Amino acid sequence: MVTSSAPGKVYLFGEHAVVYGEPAVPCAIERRARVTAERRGDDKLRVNATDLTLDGFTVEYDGDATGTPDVDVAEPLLEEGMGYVNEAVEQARDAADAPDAGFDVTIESAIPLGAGLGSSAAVVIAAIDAATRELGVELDAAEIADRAYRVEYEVQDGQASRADTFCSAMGGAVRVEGDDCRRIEDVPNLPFVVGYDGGSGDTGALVAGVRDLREEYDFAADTVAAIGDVVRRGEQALAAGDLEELGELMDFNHGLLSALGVSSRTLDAMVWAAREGDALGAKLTGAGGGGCIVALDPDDGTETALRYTQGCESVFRAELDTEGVRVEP
Ligand SMILES: Nc1ncnc2c1ncn2[C@@H]1O[C@H](COP(=O)(O)OP(=O)(O)O)[C@@H](O)[C@H]1O
Ligand SMILES: C[C@@](O)(CCOP(=O)(O)O)CC(=O)O
Ligand SMILES: [Mg+2]
Repeated sequence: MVTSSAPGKVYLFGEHAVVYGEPAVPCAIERRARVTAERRGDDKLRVNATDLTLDGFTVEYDGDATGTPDVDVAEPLLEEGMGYVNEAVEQARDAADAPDAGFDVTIESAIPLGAGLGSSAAVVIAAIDAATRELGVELDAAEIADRAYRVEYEVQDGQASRADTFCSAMGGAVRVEGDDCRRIEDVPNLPFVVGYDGGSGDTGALVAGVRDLREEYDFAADTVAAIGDVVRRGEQALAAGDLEELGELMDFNHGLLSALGVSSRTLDAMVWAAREGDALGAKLTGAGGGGCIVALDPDDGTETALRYTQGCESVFRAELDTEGVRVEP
């Protein structure tokens, strides 16, 4: 039996535009998904997720056929949840050259689902690591990231960048531009505050919306390119440790994402509350539509402002997690 964990992330800059080859800078945060894989005597896959919803679910997979879930979870959510885990296990079988390996898989995650904090990537990364180790194979983090990207690409119908999966596998702040993925060293202390509206966005649909706008309007394509410019400028500010400028650029990045139609009333309300609470800057993180915003604030003004904001369900500080995927004792 092996348990591995991998962190979620916030986007300092660049979500959505990264899908079209612009650079992005996601940062791993100290909120993890833990996945335990235990080899079975047969070729079945049994998945036990304690917090896919508040109830969780258990599903037994018999080859390709889904078994009957023993709790009441919406079908699409279940299918999607199983899709990520099933594909992750397939990757582990492939890596270990053990096509018939069966597993009992248990998922415990502290990353809210579909909220822009990369829960899908963290679950897939931890699952690939745990299942391959259980089969006696140790992959390096870069290979786990690559295999996890293929899972996200598959499950999200060909709409995924390498950003989330690479960041979760490596930890720390990373830079992703197309297939070029690297860690950013010597990052200054980044005082992240996350506001969560309790909701979620449909990553696939939001990415498709941006794609349509980009095809329809040149200025939407220009907006995506402008996000790339913000990111390149942001990288300089990051290297210089200039938090004031980072904040200003986060604000700009949010405006551009908003123009692309991926913000929402509560995300905007939280962004504005953070700014009024003296955040250095604030933006939505991830696909948008609902879920989380990330603000930069070394003091407690943003946290206080968000606590009094209608629509904001929880607020927490998120420390940069310099560690990526790891085995748990
Ligand atoms: N704890 C979990 N157990 C099982 N599946 C999970 C869990 N957390 C996330 N997932 C899968 O990841 C999906 C959410 O991924 P996504 O829409 O990309 O949002 P995000 O990555 O921003 O959280 C869920 O619908 C589910 O399929
Ligand atoms: C919108 C996008 O750039 C990020 C999605 O992040 P999340 O799954 O919402 O955490 C899509 C991608 O990069 O695959
Ligand atoms: Mg995701």
